[in-house]
Amino acid sequence: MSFLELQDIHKSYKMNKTEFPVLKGISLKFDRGEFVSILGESGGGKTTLMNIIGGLDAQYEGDVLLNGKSLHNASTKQLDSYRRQTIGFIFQNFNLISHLSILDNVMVSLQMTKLSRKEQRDRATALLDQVGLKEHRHKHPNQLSGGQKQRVAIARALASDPDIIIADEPTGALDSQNTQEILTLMDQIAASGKLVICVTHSQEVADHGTRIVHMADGVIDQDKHLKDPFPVTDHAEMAAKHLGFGAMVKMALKHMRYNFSRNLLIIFGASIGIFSVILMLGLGKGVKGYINHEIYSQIKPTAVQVAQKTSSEDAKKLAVTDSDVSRLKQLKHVKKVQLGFYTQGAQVQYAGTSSTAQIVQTVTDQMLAKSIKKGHQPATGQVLIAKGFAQKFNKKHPYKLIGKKVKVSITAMDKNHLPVVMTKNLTVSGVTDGSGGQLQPNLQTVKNLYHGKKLTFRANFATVMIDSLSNVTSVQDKIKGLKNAQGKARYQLTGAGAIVSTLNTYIQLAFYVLAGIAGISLLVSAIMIIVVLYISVSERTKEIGILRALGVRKRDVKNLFLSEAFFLGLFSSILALAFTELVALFANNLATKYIGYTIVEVTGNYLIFGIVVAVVISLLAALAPSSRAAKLDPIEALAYE
Ligand SMILES: Nc1ncnc2c1ncn2[C@@H]1O[C@H](COP(=O)(O)OP(=O)(O)OP(=O)(O)O)[C@@H](O)[C@H]1O
Repeated sequence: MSFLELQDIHKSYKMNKTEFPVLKGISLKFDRGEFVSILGESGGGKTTLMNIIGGLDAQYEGDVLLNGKSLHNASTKQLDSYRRQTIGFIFQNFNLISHLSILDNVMVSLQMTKLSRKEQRDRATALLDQVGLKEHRHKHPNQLSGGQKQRVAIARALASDPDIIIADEPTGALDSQNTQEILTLMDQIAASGKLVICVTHSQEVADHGTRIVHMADGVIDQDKHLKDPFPVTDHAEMAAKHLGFGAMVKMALKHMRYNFSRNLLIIFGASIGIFSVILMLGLGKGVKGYINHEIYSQIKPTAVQVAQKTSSEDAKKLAVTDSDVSRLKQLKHVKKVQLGFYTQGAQVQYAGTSSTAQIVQTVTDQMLAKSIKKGHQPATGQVLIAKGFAQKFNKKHPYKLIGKKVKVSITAMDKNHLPVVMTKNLTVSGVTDGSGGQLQPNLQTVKNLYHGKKLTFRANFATVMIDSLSNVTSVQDKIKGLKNAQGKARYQLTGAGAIVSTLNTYIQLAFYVLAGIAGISLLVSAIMIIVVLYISVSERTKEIGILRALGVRKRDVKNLFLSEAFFLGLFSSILALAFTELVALFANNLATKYIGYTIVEVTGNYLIFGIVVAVVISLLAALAPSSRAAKLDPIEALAYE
């Protein structure tokens, strides 16, 4: 049984439904130790035959038997492993991978063997030594002469110790001196017991081998044995595997480094999109925090003011009663409920001056101690007065009003809806910043005013104290959710606290919109990555062909591009994070100086979000180009100019 046997191979190319037969029944037998030259006219089908023998082309009729085993029905995967293990290719135009060093070019084949990393390096170095290029191993292909490049290709073809070396015009691009050197090397390969099949136009090359096969018009018209084949010694096959994940990632990184300046620009461009999104989120959080801080520095954040939900002005309908208090008290996380009274327009007279206080509101626990600028909380018969209002009576020294009696008149309605003016002299107990209204008596003082005129006093709001800040929103929601007998909302939230959540929603919304706009630049980044990867696939079509010829699987080619996209995303996000931190530092320094608050709040979550978004977008962008790369036909890719 021959080592390699071709049985009646037919192959046609279809062009516009017309078939062009190229191989018209080729039957040949080859053995190891042979150095076979295939001669024939140009366009006679030699390369076509080599592609079939090399497992690059599976579209033919007839069969190829390796050690008696048919290749014809082999799957793509089996053909990949056949090329990896059994075939070594040497091409006329060398087909080295330009962004890899000489050593790494040889290593690509070795990375698909089960040798350890050190054994791979040692073998690659030894092979480069064998072809006389050990000293040049760290150079890139474009730093070598043609002859040197072909010697690298020979070292690479030998790397995985394949049994068959297919050389397609290996000396076609070389001068006579280099041709001689390459022929000597190929002689040595055949002498080591391998089968060397060499397509050539040169009689000089053909005469060098052990056998000449001549093709004409798609058939073999001459098969001449010049010498005996070299003796074959059995050797253990080098165990093969597919390209490891680590090796592929390294290859991706090497390519990125080779095109450093271009990749740096892409990374920079993509990082701007990610940076804007993270910054907008951080700014949103910061501004929200700042506004809340400002509001809550005026009022207690855990206190919520509740009033009846009605548009009526009728004191009866507005009344908040003991039953409301007990209803509110029953809610979880409510610590205390305090009744309060609020009215507009009280007349205040002092030392011959009269002025109207717009807002009169009883003091509650919601009031912050710091709101009282001078003086103390009002006891019954006393009142707190806002500084601005106090200035109406004593412009220069508003605090001098403390301890003085002011005449306060509040108008209420009696049973018949007729106005009744209630007047009382109240002692000013202190001066406030005005956050709770112009005039603030305690509840009992107001009750006494009503009782003095035999009117019924009705509280018109309640202050609900909540146990902790984290429960405020849920309690607010529960209060808003309480229904009356008609199934309508019973209460509404009033006071500054009520607008906080609405305000927060608006701020949040505004920054989501801004982050959305920033997202558009992220989209532009993604499109840029898609374009770059498409260009990269086109640029590297030949490299893909080379990798596939070396036995790299489709999946690995796809992963190679995906890895590059992953790194583009990762590096972009890292750069974006650095930008964000820098801008945040700068903005916060300024903000702290002017408003005493850090305005950009970039949390760890936003940073993680930035990285994840960048990587996911890059990977999504890479899906189509990398699939295109994986689907490329290896023969077409190799022929790509
Ligand atoms: N993909 C293809 N589609 C259509 N025709 C093709 C294709 N590849 C090769 N051919 C044709 O098949 C014939 C054989 O081509 P092949 O490259 O095998 O010849 P060759 O003997 O290697 O030629 P040369 O010595 O010039 O390299 C040619 O006529 C070529 O035009």
